[in-house]
Amino acid sequence: MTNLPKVIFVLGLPGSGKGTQCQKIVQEFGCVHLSAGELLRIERSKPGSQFGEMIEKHIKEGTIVPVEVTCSLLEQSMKKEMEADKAKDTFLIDGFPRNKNNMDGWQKEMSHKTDLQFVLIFECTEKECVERCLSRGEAGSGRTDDNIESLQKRQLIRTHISSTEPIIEFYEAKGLVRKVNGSRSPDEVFEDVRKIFVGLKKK
Ligand SMILES: Nc1ncnc2c1ncn2[C@@H]1O[C@H](COP(=O)(O)OP(=O)(O)O)[C@@H](O)[C@H]1O
Ligand SMILES: O=c1ccn([C@@H]2O[C@H](COP(=O)(O)OP(=O)(O)O)[C@@H](O)[C@H]2O)c(=O)[nH]1
Ligand SMILES: [Mg+2]
Repeated sequence: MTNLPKVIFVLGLPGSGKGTQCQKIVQEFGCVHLSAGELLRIERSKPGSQFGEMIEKHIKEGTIVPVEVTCSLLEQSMKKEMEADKAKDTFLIDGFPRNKNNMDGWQKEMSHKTDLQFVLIFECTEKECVERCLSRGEAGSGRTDDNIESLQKRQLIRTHISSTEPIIEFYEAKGLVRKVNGSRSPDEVFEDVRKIFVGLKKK
């Protein structure tokens, strides 16, 4: 059972810096970055995808795609990476699980096939996150949800907190939650992230 793929969940509000920090982790620690949102955006844009329209609706509204779709995209991606290179056995799963349906689906389908290391959470104020997402849109992200209308829906902080709360509680009880203050410069945030990952590698 020691050869199961290792998984780290990376969570935080949209704009809290998950993608930015994951890139830095990849550079320094060689993990594989899998953004659930990015996998959904790719699936949505595949010609003939039976899920394309459904995914786009959820992304625009800031609601959450049913777990079966997201989980299978994550599983396929992990398989593909490991088939190509066996050494690629540590995955940063960015932006998932986002609600209880996601977590329950993962527990049922994937928890026994993977080895969860910890859950990394970026804490950042709602105001700063909204500003960052708007700048991301202005800088040409091309995302259909980096605008104020979608952000207002996505950012409903109470919704986000209430949907991620059970997840954080569940993993906190297992001692797996690692929180980092994301309201600083990317390099300052990464200094704290690095300490957490160095610990992981020493295990
Ligand atoms: N620590 C930071 N300080 C300022 N801007 C940041 C920081 N981290 C990320 N950003 C910028 O904010 C936007 C959102 O970051 P991103 O990594 O995409 O967040 P997430 O994946 O959590 O939505 C991007 O345009 C990114 O360049
Ligand atoms: O597990 C997931 C991850 C993302 N999404 C959808 O994809 C959007 C964008 O997610 P992403 O993680 O890319 O956003 P970010 O937090 O990086 O801004 C979300 O608002 C959801 O609609 C989803 O349904 N399930
Ligand atoms: Mg992201």
